[in-house]
Amino acid sequence: MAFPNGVESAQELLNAQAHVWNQTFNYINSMSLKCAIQLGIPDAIHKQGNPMTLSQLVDALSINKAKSNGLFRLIRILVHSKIFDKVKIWSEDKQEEEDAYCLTRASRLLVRDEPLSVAAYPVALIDPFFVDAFHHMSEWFVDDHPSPFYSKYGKDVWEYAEIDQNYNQMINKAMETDARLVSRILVQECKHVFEGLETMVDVAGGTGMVARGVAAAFPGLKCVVFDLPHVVAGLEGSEKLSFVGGDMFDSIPHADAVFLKWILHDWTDEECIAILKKCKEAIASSNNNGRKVIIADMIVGEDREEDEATETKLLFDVQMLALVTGKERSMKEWSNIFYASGFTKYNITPLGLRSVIEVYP
Ligand SMILES: C[S@@+](CC[C@H](N)C(=O)[O-])C[C@H]1O[C@@H](n2cnc3c(N)ncnc32)[C@H](O)[C@@H]1O
Ligand SMILES: O=c1cc(-c2ccc(O)cc2)oc2c(O)c(O)ccc12
Repeated sequence: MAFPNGVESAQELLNAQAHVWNQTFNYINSMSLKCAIQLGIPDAIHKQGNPMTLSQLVDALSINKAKSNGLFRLIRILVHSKIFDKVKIWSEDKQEEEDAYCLTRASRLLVRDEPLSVAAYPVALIDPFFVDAFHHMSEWFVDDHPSPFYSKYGKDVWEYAEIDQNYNQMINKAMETDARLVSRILVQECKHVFEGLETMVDVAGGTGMVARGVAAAFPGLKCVVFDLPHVVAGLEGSEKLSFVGGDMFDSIPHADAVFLKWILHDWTDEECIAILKKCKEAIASSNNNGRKVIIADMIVGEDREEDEATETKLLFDVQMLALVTGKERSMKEWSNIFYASGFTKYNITPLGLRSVIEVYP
């Protein structure tokens, strides 16, 4: 039997199969991450305060001792994916060096009582409910539904959140972890974006984690969190923070600035232009010279990016394809929708995988 076209040797054939296997089983990295969080491995290592041996982890996590080797194999793949680190420690009992496991910067963020913990995010996003939409991607390519999520559930993600409180809670809690972390970075690295503003509306601001952090950091700034009524229902504001329910496609509360984090990448170009035109109306009556729209989203296709950053952005883009009607955009794509919405100029501040884009009328 001849080799496939382009495959010249047995080694090339084996390498090609190995790559297919790698891409087939990549999801096990996600499942292993979820399992580690659910077992509380990051929390146990954090509580210990030192690297932990396998037997110490088995005891601390009340793992069935017959499954110790399973825990070893789980942690082995998570060391490979740089979620945990492996070091050597001296064992007084064994009078020899022994492997021990410690946290990395990534797994420090998976400790549940870490103020900036993101543990809820992977657990939610790897929930079967979310993952099931991906099993409908091929079906979606030939049907007329707006997203694979819709092909699976017959509703879009926000309509579903309105009728299923558990789901609404799960996705909002997951989003909050990112909002809290980004808020912490924004007030430190993006002071120039918010200085001089007196009022800002965080459009589709969820439960208000970003607005809370920004309002607290800028004394002269009052924030409104604007989101769908079921999202803001019952949320308590403060003297500098208030919640308003509504539909951003209908109207947006007026302010010096509109903040849009993880919003426009949820929507088509046409929907983005509609949202941005409403944002332009919302800032039109401001007499603040710095009136603008502030977007926090990804810019794909950036040069000189680390491979993992590029892969993560492209994975995020396919997540948008699976869940909503949006996409991650290149700078050209962003500028096209800015100008089509009547904005004339923009300024970019990189923020890790995302960027803060200030767009001016
Ligand atoms: C991905 S979340 C982003 C939340 C928040 N900006 C953040 O970054 O954490 C998208 C948000 O858009 C809100 N949303 C969806 N459709 C909306 C609409 N028509 N008007 C206002 N908010 C909407 C959802 O309720 C959800 O809170
Ligand atoms: O990370 C997410 C996840 C979602 C999401 C996943 C599953 C659902 O049923 C609803 C929403 O949505 C996101 C999103 O809209 C966004 O702008 C950024 C991130 C995510």
